[in-house]
Amino acid sequence: MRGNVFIAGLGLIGGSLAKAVKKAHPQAHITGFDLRESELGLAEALNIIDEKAASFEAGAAAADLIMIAVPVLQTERMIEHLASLPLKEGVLITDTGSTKSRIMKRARVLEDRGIAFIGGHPMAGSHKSGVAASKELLFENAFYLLTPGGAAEEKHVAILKKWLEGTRAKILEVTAEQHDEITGVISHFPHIIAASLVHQARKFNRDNPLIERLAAGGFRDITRIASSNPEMWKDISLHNKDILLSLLSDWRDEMNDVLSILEREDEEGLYRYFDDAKTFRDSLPARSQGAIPAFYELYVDVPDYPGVISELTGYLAEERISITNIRIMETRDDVYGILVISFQNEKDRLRAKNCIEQKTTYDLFLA
Ligand SMILES: NC(=O)C1=CN([C@@H]2O[C@H](COP(=O)(O)OP(=O)(O)OC[C@H]3O[C@@H](n4cnc5c(N)ncnc54)[C@H](O)[C@@H]3O)[C@@H](O)[C@H]2O)C=CC1
Ligand SMILES: O=C(O)C(=O)Cc1ccc(O)cc1
Repeated sequence: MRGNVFIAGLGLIGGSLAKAVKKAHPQAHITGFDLRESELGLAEALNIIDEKAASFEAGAAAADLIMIAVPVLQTERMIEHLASLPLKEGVLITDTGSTKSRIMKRARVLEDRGIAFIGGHPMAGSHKSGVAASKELLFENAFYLLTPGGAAEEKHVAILKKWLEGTRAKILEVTAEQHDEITGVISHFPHIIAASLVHQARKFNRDNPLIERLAAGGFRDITRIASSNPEMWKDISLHNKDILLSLLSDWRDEMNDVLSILEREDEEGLYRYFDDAKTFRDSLPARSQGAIPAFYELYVDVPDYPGVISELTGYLAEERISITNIRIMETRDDVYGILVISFQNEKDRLRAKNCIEQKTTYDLFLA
């Protein structure tokens, strides 16, 4: 498609969207704006955008499509501001915020002017932020939820879906309320719990510093999302406050149940608690992208000799397989260690497995 696309907020999500839009629509002209001159300059230097907007107002005025990709409290302010600006006839506005109810309420000021606003949430990302971490295929196979506002007709949704084709995401329409409840349960609440687990470990670590060393493996994995951007999660939590308060209250009841099962040494109850959780978790789709990205990890049982990591990464480099992370599980003190290599997607993980199987005799297993 042709047209002027204006992206306000050139961080991880704005930058990734710019890349995906450009890939599918090379004729589009992408203008960018960010409060931080450093991000804007980097986006231009890396050719992620075609041009820096002279100002937010100028970028908005010339746009056929406006994509807001800033933290959710800022998104509300930006929507208010847009409603007071002269905009092109037929302009389409969308956002990428992780919450939807408050944003859709705020967007009524646009509807009042007959401007089509479609809430959007690409449900993939990372704990990293900033344009340097942006990726063209960040949203590949992820769900991309849309919440069309009152002035958005079917034709507007169809146009937005076309603009978003390069994301290769699975686009679904939901109501803002459905959205906030679902993401509250599977994304926002887990961020609070991950942070609370880390706080607990930190507290105990003061008296028992061995915790820090032993927490390297599984604990680090299940609390990975506690390394997310605190500013962004502060805003998301405030926006989805009601749902989160209700989930916290349910959780408190559930923890009281666990406390009582354990106090009573109720073997049957404890078994059921873990087994029910295992059954539901095992039934979840393993490798489609959810709100919290899956790990595409390969475990390699390697002998502990100098150079073993460069040997393996060398084989992968020869086959041009990119890795996103590499670490040694430090839980074993014997001569063997487990090398954990992470990949961007399942295809790369399987290619790596074949490659290492062909070139070595090391035992491999998938997580
Ligand atoms: N990080 C993630 O994994 C995901 C984030 N989101 C949502 O996408 C939005 C953007 O998040 P990220 O790209 O991760 O954040 P980020 O921190 O990487 O980028 C946000 C950018 O917005 C800029 N900004 C902030 N206020 C601004 C304003 N008033 N005017 C212009 N620029 C402004 C910042 O300077 C920054 O460069 C947020 O609403 C977030 O909830 C949605 C899906 C995933
Ligand atoms: O890996 C992480 O930190 C995530 O949980 C990614 C993420 C962050 C925010 C969203 O609205 C959706 C996905």
